[in-house]
Amino acid sequence: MNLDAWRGWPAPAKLNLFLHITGRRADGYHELQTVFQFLSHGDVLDFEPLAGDQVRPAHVLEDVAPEDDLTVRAARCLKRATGYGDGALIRVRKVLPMGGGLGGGSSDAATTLVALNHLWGTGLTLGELAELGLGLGADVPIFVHGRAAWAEGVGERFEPVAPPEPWYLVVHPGVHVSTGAVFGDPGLTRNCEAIKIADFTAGRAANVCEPIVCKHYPAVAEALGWLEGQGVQARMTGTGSCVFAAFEGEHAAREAHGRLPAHWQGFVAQGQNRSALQYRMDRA
Ligand SMILES: C[C@](O)(CO)[C@H](O)COP(=O)(O)OP(=O)(O)OC[C@H]1O[C@@H](n2ccc(N)nc2=O)[C@H](O)[C@@H]1O
Ligand SMILES: Nc1ncnc2c1ncn2[C@@H]1O[C@H](COP(=O)(O)OP(=O)(O)OP(=O)(O)O)[C@@H](O)[C@H]1O
Repeated sequence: MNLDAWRGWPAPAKLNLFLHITGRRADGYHELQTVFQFLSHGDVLDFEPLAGDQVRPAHVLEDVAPEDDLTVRAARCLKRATGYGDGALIRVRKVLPMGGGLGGGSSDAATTLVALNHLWGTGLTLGELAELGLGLGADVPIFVHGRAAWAEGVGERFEPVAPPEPWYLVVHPGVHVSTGAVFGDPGLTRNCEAIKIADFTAGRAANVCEPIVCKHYPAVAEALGWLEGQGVQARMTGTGSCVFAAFEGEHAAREAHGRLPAHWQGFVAQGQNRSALQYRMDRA
């Protein structure tokens, strides 16, 4: 067996280029409008075949029990759906901050579904994998499809879009934001009027979670202010805590990164309308 084929599966980060809330479903989940774009930066996953029914992580993630690990849950889900009899050892080389709004956990789950479906030869379509993924997290289907997307509902209705692919500086202000707490905040704007893709393209869109998160986490407001001070428009991704801004080019983004205050982490990455997972599948 060629084990090289089992190694080096990318699980890229995403940005929400804007985030509006248009309503609330009966089950309490919020109806969103957003644009997802991938980044040329993310986790990397390695797999090894395991005989028998075992699915085990080879990594340790802070505050995540092996049974709750989204990669383990994704692999078990695929086994259940297909009746596949063997197992896998899964190693996440973690790069993305957890709870940073970059979708790392969802991306790890999507990469596990796509990679193991290929490696195990279980033959599900991307649509079927996306449906399985929705049970693990609202953003998983977008990562499975790997195309920049205009998304609605809780993220399960989406269509491809092709925004510009600039170089971004992404800043992690050192705090973890609970997605549930942001969605539960009484001050959150939940009645945005539905907009069209053209409104987003014309700049008539924002992230409505930003004021709530900035109120509770001053570090997020400071990071947004610092980025704006570099002469660019800054925004938060998802429910935070990471903030980002597009620069003229890679060089300008790296220069700004060089000026980043030492108490914050940051990285430079390019926006991608096709994800690194898609490119990896081209070579598979
Ligand atoms: C806001 C986004 O970051 C946009 O990309 C994602 O939709 C969030 O997805 P996620 O991190 O997978 O969020 P989950 O772990 O599913 O949700 C955490 C909690 O946030 C609330 N939640 C989440 C998504 C949503 N559309 N409405 C909600 O009200 C729910 O109380 C939920 O229990
Ligand atoms: N493999 C995994 N990687 C990261 N988080 C995981 C994983 N498995 C389970 N989790 C849990 O999922 C939570 C959310 O992690 P994630 O990195 O996706 O947050 P996020 O970037 O804020 O996502 P989003 O933008 O979707 O809100 C973590 O705090 C952790 O408890």
